[in-house]
Amino acid sequence: MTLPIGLTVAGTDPTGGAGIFADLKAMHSRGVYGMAAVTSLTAQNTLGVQDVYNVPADFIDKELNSIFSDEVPHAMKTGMVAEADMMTVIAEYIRKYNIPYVMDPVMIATSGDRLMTDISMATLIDTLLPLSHIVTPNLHEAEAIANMTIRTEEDIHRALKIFVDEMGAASVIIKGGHLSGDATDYLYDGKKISTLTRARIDTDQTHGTGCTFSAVLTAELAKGRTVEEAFRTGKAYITSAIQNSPGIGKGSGPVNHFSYQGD
Ligand SMILES: Nc1ncnc2c1ncn2[C@@H]1O[C@H](COP(=O)(O)OP(=O)(O)O)[C@@H](O)[C@H]1O
Ligand SMILES: Cc1ncc(COP(=O)(O)OP(=O)(O)O)c(N)n1
Repeated sequence: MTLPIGLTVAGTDPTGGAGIFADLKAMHSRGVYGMAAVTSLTAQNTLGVQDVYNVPADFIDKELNSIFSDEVPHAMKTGMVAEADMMTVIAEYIRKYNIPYVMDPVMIATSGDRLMTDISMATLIDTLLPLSHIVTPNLHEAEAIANMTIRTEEDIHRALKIFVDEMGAASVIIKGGHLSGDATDYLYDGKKISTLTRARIDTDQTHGTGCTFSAVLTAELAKGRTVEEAFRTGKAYITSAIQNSPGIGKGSGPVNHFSYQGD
């Protein structure tokens, strides 16, 4: 039996709500075999990030070499990549193996804690972003990367075009979790803008939503689905996952990675 394989290159969250453990659960529940290379160990929980220990870039190189020299995954994603030299290493593998790549430009956790240094953002824009099949910024990340304030729908459209037409991503999804009103996500693939809207769920149980969403996109690309198909599945999955959050921890708890039952 052949299983599609998805790889996540990201940080850990020991409570399992965000980062690679969330990614692996999401891939597993979409019927995809998950592999993981760790970029950073964090000490965090639903209340915040208590500490971070970055894996040296040359060790990340060894992790990726172990994976790719043995079995090439069908798609991959990156999450927390805190330092510029890590990005340079990861970019080499994406270029060499040319598999579909989803970049979740993780900068700040919901708790407000920084997960990337300021200096790394320029490298992210120069190295990883132009290689991405889909880049998935939330509103704050879109503002930081596109270097603009986003207040209106017109601003969102302008930011979408900066990501693809100016920075070179193949497509971008600006996530609307931090918008006011409905949770609308915007996809631009260089040709057209399409949106998916769900009513906002009134909850603080949204820890790891971005990680989980981008892991589902990666899983769908690993199966050979199109970007539009992956977007539809990702949106349906994350909406169900938030709606059915298990209420774990004392703070912003994780979503339910096993509630979505769609195809
Ligand atoms: N309260 C909510 N109700 C419905 N959907 C939400 C809610 N919060 C986030 N989402 C959805 O979850 C996904 C992740 O978005 P977002 O929270 O913006 O990302 P991040 O976790 O990176 O900040 C998006 O599809 C977004 O629309
Ligand atoms: C190790 C690690 N990676 C990423 C995040 C941020 O998670 P994300 O899904 O972007 O969203 P929130 O947790 O901010 O909703 C993290 N906390 N830890």
